[in-house]
Amino acid sequence: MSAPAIDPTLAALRRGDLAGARSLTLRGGLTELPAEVLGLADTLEQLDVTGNALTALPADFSRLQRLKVLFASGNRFERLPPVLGDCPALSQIGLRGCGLRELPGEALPPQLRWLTLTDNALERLPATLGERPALQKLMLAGNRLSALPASLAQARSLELLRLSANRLEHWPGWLAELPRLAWLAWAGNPLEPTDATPIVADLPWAQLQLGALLGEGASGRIHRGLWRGAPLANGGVREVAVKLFKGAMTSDGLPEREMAACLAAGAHPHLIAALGRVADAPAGQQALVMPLLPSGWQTLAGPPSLESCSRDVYDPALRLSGTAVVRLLRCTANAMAHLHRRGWSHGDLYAHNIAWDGQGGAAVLSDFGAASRLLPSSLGEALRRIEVRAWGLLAEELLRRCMTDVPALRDLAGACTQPNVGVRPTFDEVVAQVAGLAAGG
Ligand SMILES: Nc1ncnc2c1ncn2[C@@H]1O[C@H](COP(=O)(O)OP(=O)(O)OP(=O)(O)O)[C@@H](O)[C@H]1O
Repeated sequence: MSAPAIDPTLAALRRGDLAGARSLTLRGGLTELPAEVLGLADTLEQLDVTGNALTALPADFSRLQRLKVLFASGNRFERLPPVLGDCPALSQIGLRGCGLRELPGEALPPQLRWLTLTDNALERLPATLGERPALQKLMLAGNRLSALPASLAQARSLELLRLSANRLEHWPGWLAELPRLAWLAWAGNPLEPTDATPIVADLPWAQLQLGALLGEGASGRIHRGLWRGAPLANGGVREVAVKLFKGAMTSDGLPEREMAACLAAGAHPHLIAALGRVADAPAGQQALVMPLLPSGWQTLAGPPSLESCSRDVYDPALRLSGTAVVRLLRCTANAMAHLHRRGWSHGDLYAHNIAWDGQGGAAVLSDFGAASRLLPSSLGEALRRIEVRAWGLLAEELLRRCMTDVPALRDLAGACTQPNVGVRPTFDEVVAQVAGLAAGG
């Protein structure tokens, strides 16, 4: 029997070859963090120990004074190691799927900006979470939370919050007062209304001919396909995209909630929602048939990076005409107004979820992974306006890349992003204003 292979990075670390390293990735089923990691204290900024078998971190871990980013998903921590709170530069922590049951208040570092604790077993959060002024992105889907600490009302920098698949029964009123919140997901909690009815039909797998893989995201694989039996198509045959769901929880929430939103969204020229659900896909997979994007279309931007945190990353060379910017924003505002009218939030209105023609500004919005059912109450109105801020931020981003100034659009973006949630316009009002702009050229 051969001895288990030693991770070559670990071997190099032990030999002292990695002195001066700013970034370190260790794999290989580690049950303890090797002491040599702390020997990199003068330089180490990013540590990735994802997929090991760690249960704790050394008591002197905070010697890593320069550490900014810790990725430790897929380990076996039952509690977030308190020593993390003593790391002065640590701003990003990712511990998905670790079986975490406890989040001690002192474990949260002072510079905390991005915290991912998706798919753990947390029942409560500490009050200190609201005492981290830089907190911008908080991913808590797939835990057992039945309440949020009131101190989160102080999270003035918080822009993105994922709460899907928890046990929340009541909305904290302050959520509607967070001045910067723009991306919120809450599907799969008892507080979410569940009266959504699918408005598209089931179709048999036999009507589909699966083609090449078009792409893959966290929640599924997308194939090109031919749908024989499609209504209103030439001879009943239509080129489509077929999404085969993986079935696992994503950082946005549960795949069944994504499917429910896709099925209930309804047809709209600027949305990639479901045309039908496949009732009998092989191996019990869940599958949806969606409109196929025209060839040559591309996403408007890439997803956020470690540095940009909650903001998309654009191609630095991107330049847009005023007409294209107005059209892009008109398409997305129309798609959002439609979704809100149907009682859904999107939760992830980002340029990286918008596909466009690359020139004229024709665009469609996709990805229902963070969609949630809206409430028919005054809080529901506030939830709608939270999402209006995401559109306002998108407008600002596009205007920064626009070759001409569009002052009316700049004013509208300002109204959509103002800190007072209650006085932001609704999407119906945004649509009316952007329609006027388009008409005026
Ligand atoms: N309707 C479609 N028509 C053509 N290609 C598509 C379609 N939908 C998705 N794709 C392709 O598949 C890729 C993955 O799509 P998907 O929406 O699952 O992923 P994502 O948005 O990258 O991921 P995530 O689900 O992690 O947010 C896209 O980048 C695109 O290339």
